[in-house]
Amino acid sequence: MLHPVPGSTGAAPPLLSLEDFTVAFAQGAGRTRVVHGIDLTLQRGEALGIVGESGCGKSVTWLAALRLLGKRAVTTGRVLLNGRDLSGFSERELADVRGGRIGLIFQDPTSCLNPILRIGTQIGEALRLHRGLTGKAAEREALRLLDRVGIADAPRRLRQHAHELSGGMNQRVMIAIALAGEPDVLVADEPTTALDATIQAQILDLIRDIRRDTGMGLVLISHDLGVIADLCDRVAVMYAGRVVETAATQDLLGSPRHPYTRGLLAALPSLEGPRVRLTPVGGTVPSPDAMPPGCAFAPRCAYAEAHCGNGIPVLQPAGTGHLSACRRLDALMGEWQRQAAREAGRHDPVVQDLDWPNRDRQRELSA
Ligand SMILES: Nc1ncnc2c1ncn2[C@@H]1O[C@H](COP(=O)(O)OP(=O)(O)OP(=O)(O)O)[C@@H](O)[C@H]1O
Repeated sequence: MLHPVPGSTGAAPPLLSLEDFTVAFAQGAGRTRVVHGIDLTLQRGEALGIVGESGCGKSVTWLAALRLLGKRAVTTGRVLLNGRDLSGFSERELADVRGGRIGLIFQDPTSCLNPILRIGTQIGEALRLHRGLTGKAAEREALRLLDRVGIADAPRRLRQHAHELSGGMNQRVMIAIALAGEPDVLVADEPTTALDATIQAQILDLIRDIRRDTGMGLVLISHDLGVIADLCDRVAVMYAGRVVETAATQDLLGSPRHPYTRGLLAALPSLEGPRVRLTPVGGTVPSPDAMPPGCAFAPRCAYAEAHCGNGIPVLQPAGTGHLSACRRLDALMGEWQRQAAREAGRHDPVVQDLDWPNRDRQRELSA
């Protein structure tokens, strides 16, 4: 089922969209479905965050959409690039999409780079494939790209191999390779998870700067809502192979409408925004071959009721451009609004207008 896309103008087709997209893996004589009919849209220049715990299907969705998982992964539904269905693309056209129109970076840059080829050769190969550059022109562009991603002493680095560079530098090289094709969108799958905290921040800043300079779109896959909050315009929360909530980032952070999202938020101690009382999520994501009936999150959900086990909840409107797949959405929205109002009551405007000593006294009295 398709839903209105927040922010869509309805004019040009979205840059990238997945429609009723499913992924299953061959297992013995049968198949196990791990992604269940999701709809996602990326507008040109937009940054979309995909968040969820490990095993929710974030990576498989995008790898399968770009046909990078081989024949074991069986997909249904449609993947559209600028309105064109990728299923009609030849292998050659697909190779141009991957690394050309769509740049890709992954969690572990060192294992993504070829250990026996020099960095320069690998960037050069991307420049040749996607922009037809060779010789001196390719070398000049490779130097420019290394400089753009913040690698000093670029001429020396071009001659080195991945094992001679740090993890952070290798991720910068991966970004340079991804940029070599001048992509319309960068798909970044946990790009900072394998890096230590300072380097993580530098890589995220780099991605932000490049987007600002190029207008490139971004699909950022992460289990860390903090990382997503920092970089993305819109967020899709995935749980057990489904999108369970999607909204503009500020809206999602300020008014999460799905218990799972509220649990993810509760794991973020330092997020600024309206204070909502949140319950962190205990337990783990169910295995795709042992899904509970009904809402897959119900066994972990503090708000679940018996009827949550009947039928899979579908995404439904939960505010402007905001969708949530929770069977108790209406009741919980009411409950959370009352809770927010109680919280806000502690900041009653009348009380706020009083001078400080009196305001504190008022709070004591109303507590
Ligand atoms: N090659 C494969 N064969 C069979 N099942 C797979 C394969 N790759 C992934 N899966 C299963 O698909 C589900 C979704 O995995 P996926 O890697 O997309 O999760 P994720 O949300 O990206 O988590 P992570 O961040 O840990 O990668 C998981 O249950 C996983 O075990």
